[in-house]
Amino acid sequence: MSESAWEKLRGLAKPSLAELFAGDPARLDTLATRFELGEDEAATTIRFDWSKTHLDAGHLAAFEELAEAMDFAGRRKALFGGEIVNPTEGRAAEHTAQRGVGKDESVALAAENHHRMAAIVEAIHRGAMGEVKHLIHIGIGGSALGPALAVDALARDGAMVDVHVVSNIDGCAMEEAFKGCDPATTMLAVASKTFTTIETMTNAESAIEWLRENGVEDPYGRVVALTASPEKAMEWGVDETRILPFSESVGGRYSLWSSIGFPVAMALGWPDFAEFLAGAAAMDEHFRDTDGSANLPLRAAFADQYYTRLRGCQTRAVFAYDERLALLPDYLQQLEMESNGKSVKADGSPVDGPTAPITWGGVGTDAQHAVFQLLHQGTNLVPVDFIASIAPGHDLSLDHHRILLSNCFAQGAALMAGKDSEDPARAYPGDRPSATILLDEVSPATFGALIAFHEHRTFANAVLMGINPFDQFGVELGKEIAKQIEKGGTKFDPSTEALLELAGIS
Ligand SMILES: O=P(O)(O)OC[C@H]1O[C@H](O)[C@H](O)[C@@H](O)[C@@H]1O
Repeated sequence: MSESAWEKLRGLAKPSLAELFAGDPARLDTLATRFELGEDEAATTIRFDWSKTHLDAGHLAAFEELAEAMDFAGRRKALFGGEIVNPTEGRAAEHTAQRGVGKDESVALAAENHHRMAAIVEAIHRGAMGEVKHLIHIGIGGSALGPALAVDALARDGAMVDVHVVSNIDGCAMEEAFKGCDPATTMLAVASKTFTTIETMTNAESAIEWLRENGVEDPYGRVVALTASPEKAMEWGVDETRILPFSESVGGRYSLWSSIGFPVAMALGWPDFAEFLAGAAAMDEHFRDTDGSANLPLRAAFADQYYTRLRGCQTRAVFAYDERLALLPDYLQQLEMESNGKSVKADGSPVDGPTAPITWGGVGTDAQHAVFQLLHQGTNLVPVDFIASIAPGHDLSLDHHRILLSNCFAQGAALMAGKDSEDPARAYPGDRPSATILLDEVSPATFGALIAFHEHRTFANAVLMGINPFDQFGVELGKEIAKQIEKGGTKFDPSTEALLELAGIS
């Protein structure tokens, strides 16, 4: 049945963006939607403008058929119902329950964990662990990218503690954090869902050592553990009272909402963290309750599928025209590529076409002066997302923000319009797609909704392709081989052997 929807999709005409706008005066109304965070007139909004993509009424209808053929409504119900949606690991994926939307028992458990987390955050703010000026958050992958992004996005001004996120096993990363912290007023957050990840545990040991060497008598007493494996954190030496657990059914790259968000709550204070959760919950409800292409994450997934499967695009780019969201492309890389970079469907059979494109991007306007040449004139068609905020994040002259936003909107217009020239080197083909997400402001609530939008977009893409977005076995083999190298005694290929010898490891 999905094959016939794809056949229909492949058979549809592909008008240019200019033709699409000329042929449909209501295009903007259909494809640029105001998402409201709250009920009243003054509610904060996010505009999701997908009008500069090649979606038209025919494609939307055919993609809706595909969604039906792939049982999108059933898969979505299973997600929110806390059913097993990750069959290879036999798990549910209950990140939405962290925001209060999901199966009753899971929502209640998440609320209980949050209650405890809030109490601990507030107690530390009040001095329960002595003076805390610095927080070194140690984690990697899903236990680091979200906290780093959220702290950078929301806590640039007036952070209640100075947060350093350290992920890399390269000691240079940890040393950099030590340089910025006074050991006497530093606490550690060790963040690991499994509490076994080699990078995190090695970094945590080094941080404990650093505290000890610098006169902190009980360094383990300066640690808060954020984990779904509390018994492992206890074995490692963290007192039960300072372990903030979360449920096994929250995936690593979906865990920012759980206790993994501890440094965000420490930097912002609990009320703002609660707003962040509420913003995400508003997007959850929209995603859960809206049918068809009015559903914003689903609509975005339709466009994603259009470009990957019907136009052969191998990458998609995200440019944040906001310095505060500079880490968003890194975060989305894990979310999208670790979730949907698969070659088999949920039932183990081979996929029917390309899966996740490579997500890449950067920050505007910097990227304009570095990589936009390829977007405008290169041979790759790259769908682009622009993300910006109407309110600036600084107190400098408004010229800065006017120029920033003018550039952002100019790039979308230029990609679409193109420009003729007698000189081929100076011609722009145009008809290049982009979507624009325009926030009223970067606030905890809009930021929460923005991240939840991307989580659901990723899920919707997975459903349309029939794959399981919640496992990540592809990261295991390299880890296993690294362990074998550490252990010694295994013979590898000649190239690897030579590298090991040169580095003095074998
Ligand atoms: O939180 P942890 O258990 O330490 O895992 C950290 C990360 O490592 C793994 O390799 C996975 O690929 C990631 O999805 C995960 O977020």
